[in-house]
Amino acid sequence: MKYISTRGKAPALSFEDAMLSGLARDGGLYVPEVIPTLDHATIAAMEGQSYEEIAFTVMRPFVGDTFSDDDFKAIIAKAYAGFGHDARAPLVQLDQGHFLLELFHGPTLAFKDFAMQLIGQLFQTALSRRNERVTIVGATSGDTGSAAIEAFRGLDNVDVFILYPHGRISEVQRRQMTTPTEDNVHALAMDGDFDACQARLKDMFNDFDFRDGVRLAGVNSINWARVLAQVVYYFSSAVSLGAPHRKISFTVPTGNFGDIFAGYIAKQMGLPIDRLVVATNQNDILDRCLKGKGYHKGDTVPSISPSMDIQVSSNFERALFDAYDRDGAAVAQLMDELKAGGFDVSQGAMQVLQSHYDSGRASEEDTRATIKAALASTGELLCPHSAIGVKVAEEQRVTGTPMITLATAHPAKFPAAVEAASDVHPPLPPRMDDLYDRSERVTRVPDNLDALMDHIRKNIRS
Ligand SMILES: Cc1ncc(COP(=O)(O)O)c(C=O)c1O
Ligand SMILES: N[C@@H](CCOP(=O)(O)O)C(=O)O
Repeated sequence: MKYISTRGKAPALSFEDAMLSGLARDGGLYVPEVIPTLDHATIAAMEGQSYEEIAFTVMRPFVGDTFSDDDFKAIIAKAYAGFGHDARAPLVQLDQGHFLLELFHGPTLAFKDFAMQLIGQLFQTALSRRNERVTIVGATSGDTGSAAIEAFRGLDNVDVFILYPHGRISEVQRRQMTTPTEDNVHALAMDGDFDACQARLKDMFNDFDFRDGVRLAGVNSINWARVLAQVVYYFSSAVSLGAPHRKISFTVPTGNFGDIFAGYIAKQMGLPIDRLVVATNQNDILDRCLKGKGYHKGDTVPSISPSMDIQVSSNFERALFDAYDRDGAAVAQLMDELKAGGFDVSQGAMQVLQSHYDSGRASEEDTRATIKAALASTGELLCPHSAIGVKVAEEQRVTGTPMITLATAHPAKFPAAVEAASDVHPPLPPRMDDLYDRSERVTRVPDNLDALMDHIRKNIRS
């Protein structure tokens, strides 16, 4: 299995090299050269299997000979052992035909743990046998950063620096990143929004002196392994509702487009997905684009679903690559136009995108109303991101096809917003009881590439 860049100019890499490289050297994102498929019988056989067994079947074809079967099984087992639910990703029925996929039972209470816990294990195995070390730099709107710090804290051969937008994440998210005491993890509060953090991260990858000097690696969904791990729960949830013998639809609260793109990969692999619905908050660039209005940036307006306050949606590049018939030069041109404000999607590419993705948006008021209504009608307390998914799913579902909405975070990560909408204070799990008592360690940094690279160079352990 080889991985190629969405911009067509970087060398093709193995799974392990693509995983450890992060961004391709032409600025693109790695994708598999060919998407492997699973036949009907293989998918049907997943019924009744554990999450770990399904994970092995789904991910194995992408990994090639990087890990032996036994090693890969052991890595998967370790990755999910610390989850707080035996099913790992349980399904809860909201009403007839509408289900919630709870993806928040991992150590940091968001769906990011599914991939990050696995990547932590994959990195450790690969780095120790290569006898190498890396510097991970990540950009976060709150959840990727906490999941990455949790997965990599205390490791000898990894230093981690996480850029988050100062003042634009929830207090629980911030404390999850600023309270770990291990000296290999660093929370950096940057002036600006998430898009600025992600842009500086990509600038670092494109500065080859810095990149090679610190041996830069990435764990955002830039990294193909992140997307891959998220494909698994589309299979596990769909099979438990009758796939592959019937079609299932999914609605996905969307920001950086990694999670919904994982659903698209599941569909390409042979999972009978009817509709993949993108749900955005008021920062609705993806909804506008999928409705044919072009991809044009505006100001990012802070919302009660801060993890989705994103306008430059990194993985949309992967979707465009397929929509433009894998023409790397065309994608590179669009990404250049995006730097100057935006681009229009050609008619042919738009038809391809619309054949795979539907979309909708939720305002702040919609989000609050959905949190309140879902609690009253189902007893389920939703985080604001999940509420956006539920609201859009309700609008888009079709009788006869089950709809699964991804619940991407635990309500306790956003207690102020959830309490304001529902009058219920969502408690943190007991293991996090002392989160507000721990002391914080954070460095305020400017939105300045040289200053950031300087800070990272000075704080790497030798
Ligand atoms: C809680 C939560 N929901 C939804 C999203 C959107 O996911 P994606 O960026 O993969 O589209 C994010 C962050 O990305 C998130 O942290
Ligand atoms: N919402 C994310 C944004 C980064 O997304 P990623 O999937 O590319 O890591 C976050 O919580 O940081």
